[in-house]
Amino acid sequence: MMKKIVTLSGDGIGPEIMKAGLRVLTHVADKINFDYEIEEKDFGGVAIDKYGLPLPEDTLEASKNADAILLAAIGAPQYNNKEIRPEQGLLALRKALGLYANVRPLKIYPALAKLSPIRNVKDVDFVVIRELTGGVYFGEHTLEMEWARDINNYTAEEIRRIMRFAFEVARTRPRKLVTSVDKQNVLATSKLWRRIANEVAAEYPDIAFEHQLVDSCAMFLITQPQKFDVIVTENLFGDILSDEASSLAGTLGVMPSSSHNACGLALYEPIHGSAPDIAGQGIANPVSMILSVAMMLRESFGEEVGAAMIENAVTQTFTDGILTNDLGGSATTDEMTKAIIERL
Ligand SMILES: NC(=O)c1ccc[n+]([C@@H]2O[C@H](COP(=O)([O-])OP(=O)(O)OC[C@H]3O[C@@H](n4cnc5c(N)ncnc54)[C@H](O)[C@@H]3O)[C@@H](O)[C@H]2O)c1
Ligand SMILES: CC(C)[C@H](C(=O)O)[C@@H](O)C(=O)O
Ligand SMILES: [Mg+2]
Repeated sequence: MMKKIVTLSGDGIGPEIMKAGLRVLTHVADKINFDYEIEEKDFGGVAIDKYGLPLPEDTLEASKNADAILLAAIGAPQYNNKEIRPEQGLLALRKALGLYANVRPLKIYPALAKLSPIRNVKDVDFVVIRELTGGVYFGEHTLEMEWARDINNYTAEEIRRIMRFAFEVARTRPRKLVTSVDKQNVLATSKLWRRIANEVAAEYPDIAFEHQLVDSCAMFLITQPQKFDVIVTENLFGDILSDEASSLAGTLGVMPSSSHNACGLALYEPIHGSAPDIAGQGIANPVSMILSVAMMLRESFGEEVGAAMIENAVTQTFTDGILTNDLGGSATTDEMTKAIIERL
């Protein structure tokens, strides 16, 4: 049956990498007989310019009715000090669709290992499960001239469902270890987080479980990254730790993600932003978007063969030494995309 995929290209390098992702999807779909239609919608800065708001009603409606959503990136410097910003649209979309579980896998490509600023990346393979619709992102924000306040809220139920999601992911992985990351030595939300984490861990006796404070976790990600299998953490910590983890891979430009709600709808996006510093030059690394397409095929459509085809082609392209600028190479976005398509 025809699947409807809503695409949100957004700002900066967004349209450049979305184009790359969709080119790959066209080729893979042909090979695996995957039938789909694309509906592109305005989102982020481009939507602010057209309609005065980053998440127009029409974009939200189409996203709600989609079988899956592909998002490239939003954000641009001209909105930085404005009351209405592209990022508000991203948070509103995640909240409106209930996309509470954000999956950010880290894979080290052998051909990239020597390019990582971190020396010790052999056998690193973990996934960050980031709670995406709660925490300080969605608490009350108050900004006055001489003081400001951001409220961090978590309910037991919000913690329980992301914990269960993480334990279910751990069950699919060979090492079966969950590391729950918090700041329990200071924050009330983390004290609740830890209590609920312990309760959920008791439901999964087949999964090894440990706690880690977020500050030492940030250190171990660099010094002993092999230690981790499934990291589960709150919204803000997950944002920071997953960007940190990308340094192990060598670049943010290879980091895809999926975000799931409780009803089977998911959104797929790179973890990085709109990269204004390189936008418009045709040199962005498209791999984060292309791997997000692979995650979509697997997680929303059960198309394991198509997903693996893309992942193997990316690995082979790196092995053949074809690299974009962020990895010290000279391939353009188009050249990298073409090279991946040739290896499908
Ligand atoms: N989900 C999203 O859409 C998302 C995520 C993060 C940041 N943002 C927004 O993006 C804007 C820029 O933020 P930032 O500069 O802090 O972070 P960024 O992730 O956009 O860029 C950080 C650095 O990584 C590089 N980079 C990122 N993606 C790359 C790619 N595919 N290929 C090559 N290099 C890449 C950039 O050139 C830059 O040097 C901000 O407005 C921010 O709010 C959006
Ligand atoms: C753009 C920003 C609001 C967003 C976040 O903090 O969630 C981004 O950094 C991400 O990781 O998707
Ligand atoms: Mg981020």
